[in-house]
Amino acid sequence: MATRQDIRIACVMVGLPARGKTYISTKIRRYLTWLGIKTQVFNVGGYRQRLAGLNKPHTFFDANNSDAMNQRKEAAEAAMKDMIQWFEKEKGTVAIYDATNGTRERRAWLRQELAAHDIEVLFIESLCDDEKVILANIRDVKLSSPDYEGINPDDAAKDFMERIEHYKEFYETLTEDDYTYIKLIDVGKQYVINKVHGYLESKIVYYLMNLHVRPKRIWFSRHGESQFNLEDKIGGDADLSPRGQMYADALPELIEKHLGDRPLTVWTSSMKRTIQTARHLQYPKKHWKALDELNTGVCDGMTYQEIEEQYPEDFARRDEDKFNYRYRGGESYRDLVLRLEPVIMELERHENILIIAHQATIRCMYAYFMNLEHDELPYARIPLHTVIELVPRAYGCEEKFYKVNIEAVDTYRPKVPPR
Ligand SMILES: O=c1[nH]cnc2c1c(-c1ccc(Br)cc1)cn2-c1ccccc1
Ligand SMILES: O=P(O)(O)OC[C@H]1O[C@](O)(CO)[C@@H](O)[C@@H]1O
Repeated sequence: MATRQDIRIACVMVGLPARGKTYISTKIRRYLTWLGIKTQVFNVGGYRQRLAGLNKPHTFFDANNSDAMNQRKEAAEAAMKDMIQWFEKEKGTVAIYDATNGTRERRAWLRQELAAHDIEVLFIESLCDDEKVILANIRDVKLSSPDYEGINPDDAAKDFMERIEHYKEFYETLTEDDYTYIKLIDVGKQYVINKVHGYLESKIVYYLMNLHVRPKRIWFSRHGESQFNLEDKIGGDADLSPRGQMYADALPELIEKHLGDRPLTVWTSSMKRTIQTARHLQYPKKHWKALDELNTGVCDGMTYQEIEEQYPEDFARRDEDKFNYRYRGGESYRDLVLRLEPVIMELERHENILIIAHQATIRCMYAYFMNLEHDELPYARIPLHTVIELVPRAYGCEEKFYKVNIEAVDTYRPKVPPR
């Protein structure tokens, strides 16, 4: 029985062009990587572009074009080879094979090759006939692809629609009921789940069932400056300082200015300083213990200077590997990521939302949306008296920082160079 660390899964995407396969691939990769699961996307389109060149007209995708078909098969084989090498050399856990994979023959070849290397296969098919979503996809991601550089957008969209027609001729939807698969129908209107088993496959399926593409904005703000911030003390459950209360007073106007009268949900931690910061906000509120600040164990209520004096070796070790360092009787940033996973899952389900939390907990959530590496996560700049706005775009997030003109201490500690 393979234990979890030996499990290797290939998520094989299935779907016509412009059905969000790369969107889904990049989201799964970002989510699993954030959780600490080694994940990589293998995009066959990219291999085709490197092998056969860019700006291919739709005739290149005509299945009767035997020369082009050979080049496309060559690209699929090269991507498969790299994927298997990655599992073996990089000790990967989840690979995502991002291509149309629209025929039974292609899927059988993939499944056979992967089974021969003891790699489980989860097919993920996206079925979507909603013209609006498809056109949004083409506009958002296709027209900016290297294939259409310098081409008039209307001609490009028309050419892409003809490319899709060529694929439709030979497309066979997933009906292999002995395969493990999930069908995503019309962006989450319906799911068909077949023979999904195991912890990791179920986690991936559950994540996909929480995604949507409705427009949304996510705001993050730390609590206003607290008494402990003024004394350079960490942890605790202190009240706001006078300047922190002024920030709480100013927050509603800033939010209304950017949100208008659209609905908003406000989440705070269970600590006084975030609840006090949200006091004047007239929106539904939810207090999450999971949003509470990093637990600093025996160092709670101490200043960094006192920690350096009392626990010099811990203090030095923390900066050597800040993501994995766990306070005595407390938490590490890695522990925080796992504690925050249910919050991230709920965030994916929501639309407009304001989260009032803490320096370390916001760093972890910000890193999920902005695809930060684990070693840069604990050094993300999340200043006091600043609202961070994230707008999810096709494959990433647009960010804006709104600084409120009320002074506050700077709690940022840069990485100390190793002595
Ligand atoms: O089903 C689609 N059809 C066309 N497009 C699509 C999708 C999805 C999608 C599909 C399933 C799930 Br669970 C979540 C999103 C995302 N997108 C997308 C739209 C715009 C830009 C980039 C990607
Ligand atoms: O990981 P860092 O940089 O010490 O930041 C986390 C610290 O930030 C604070 O929220 C404010 O200093 C502390 O309560 C917490 O321990």
